[in-house]
Amino acid sequence: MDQVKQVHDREVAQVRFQYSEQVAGLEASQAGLQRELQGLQEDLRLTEESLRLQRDENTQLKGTIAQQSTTYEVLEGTCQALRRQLSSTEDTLAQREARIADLEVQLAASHDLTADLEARLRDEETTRRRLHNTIQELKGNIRVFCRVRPILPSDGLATADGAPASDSMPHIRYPEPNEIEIIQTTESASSGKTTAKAIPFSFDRVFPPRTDQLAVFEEIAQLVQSALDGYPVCIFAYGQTGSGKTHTMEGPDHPTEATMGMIPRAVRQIYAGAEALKAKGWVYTMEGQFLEIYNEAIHDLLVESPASSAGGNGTSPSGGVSTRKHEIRHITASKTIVTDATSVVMDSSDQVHTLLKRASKNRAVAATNCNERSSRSHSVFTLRLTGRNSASDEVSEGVLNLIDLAGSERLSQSGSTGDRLKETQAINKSLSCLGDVIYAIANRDSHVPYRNSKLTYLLQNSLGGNSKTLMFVNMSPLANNLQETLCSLRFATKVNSCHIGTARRNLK
Ligand SMILES: Nc1ncnc2c1ncn2[C@@H]1O[C@H](COP(=O)(O)OP(=O)(O)OP(=O)(O)O)[C@@H](O)[C@H]1O
Repeated sequence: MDQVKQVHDREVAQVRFQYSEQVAGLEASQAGLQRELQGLQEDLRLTEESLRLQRDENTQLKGTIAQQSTTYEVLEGTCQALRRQLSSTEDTLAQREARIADLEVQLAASHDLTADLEARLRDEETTRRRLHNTIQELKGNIRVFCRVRPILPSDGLATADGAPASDSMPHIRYPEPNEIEIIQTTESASSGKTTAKAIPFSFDRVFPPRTDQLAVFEEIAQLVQSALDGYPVCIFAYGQTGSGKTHTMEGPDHPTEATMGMIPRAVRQIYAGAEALKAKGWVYTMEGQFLEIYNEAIHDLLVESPASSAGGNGTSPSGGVSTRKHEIRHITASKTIVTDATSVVMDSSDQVHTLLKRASKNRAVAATNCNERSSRSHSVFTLRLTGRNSASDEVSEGVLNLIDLAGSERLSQSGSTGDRLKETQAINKSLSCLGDVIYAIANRDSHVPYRNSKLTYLLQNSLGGNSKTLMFVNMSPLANNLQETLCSLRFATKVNSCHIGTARRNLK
């Protein structure tokens, strides 16, 4: 029995052992399964996370797609509008091309018309120049204008209450715009009675005092035009010291628009004229020169620094004016040069003021060495005008000389001695030479004494058959200048009676 029990115990123990082994196996397998489950759960979580991200991305992509579809629709709309616009632009372009073709035809016709009009304009300019010249010739190639200066405060003729003296002087009358009468009173030695005699003079124009610079210039503007048209022109101012020659030619020291003289006005008109002629194919170059003739020697008034050029063999006590020796050379029948003289190419009309200032500065320096230099020398402002017309191949060479002559006082009246006597003799000689040259030209003498004075020799090509000449006889209104005034008026009358031949235009 015990044996059976032992057998059973052994069997139970064996079953127990087997059972515990099975349990251990099962527990190990359960732990394995547990780990596998955890791994699977982690995979599941990761997969779910990835799925969520994919869903988000999907949602975003759907949004982007929706947005892009909207953009696409907008762009499609724009594109359609642009296509319509393109098509309409193409229509417009086609219309414009047709219009351009039409305009090109019209332009070609206009070119022909313009060329035709330009040719007519050139012909008309030639005709205008010819007619202008005919008018000038009818007026006479030598003209004389008489200008009476107003009474100045410095004349000391103010009335008792201090008011300026009236310009109407009893010994001067102006019966007509071209006449002037000087009333000369003489006292009979026997009876003591005074008799008044009117001495009449007539000129091309008489300008009473207070005639302004513009009114005077208007009378000479046509001659200035002639210089632009290719003629040599000389405008002189003749008269005794203080009669208004420099005022007429240059104007006062500080000129205004109203008071500037003939030189700046002439230059301004020439610039305006040259500008207008551009439309007719003319292109002008202008060169200015300003010389002084003092005691029969030529001085350059435009020299930059007189001191630096004073190396020449000086011929006069010229102070600030260059002492270089200048010679006159006639290169052709229409061209005269003065050796070593400053020539300024003038490219603006304002430049003339600088030139006049430079000249007056040079003269002023000289005047400290030689009293009243400007009264005792001739100044010659020369403007050479060269015009070229490329369309018609014409070249025109005009010269405008504006000459402020030395004071014309007579030797007997001036009471000069020494250097002053020498100056007065030189002035008288050159002024009478000027008269002689004008008479000889008028008389058609075979010999014209140009060489007798530096002034006439310098102006040889600008005086004579080929030229136009105007003389201002400037006079003082004062009674105590009466004798000088009569002399000036008589000289001017002789000049006025001259008829200089037909002007020939310098055209190449
Ligand atoms: N028409 C005028 N209107 C106003 N002032 C004038 C006129 N003419 C001359 N004068 C004045 O008279 C004075 C003398 O004139 P100006 O110097 O021009 O004489 P001039 O004949 O050139 O003398 P000179 O021979 O000494 O050079 C100057 O003060 C000038 O301003």
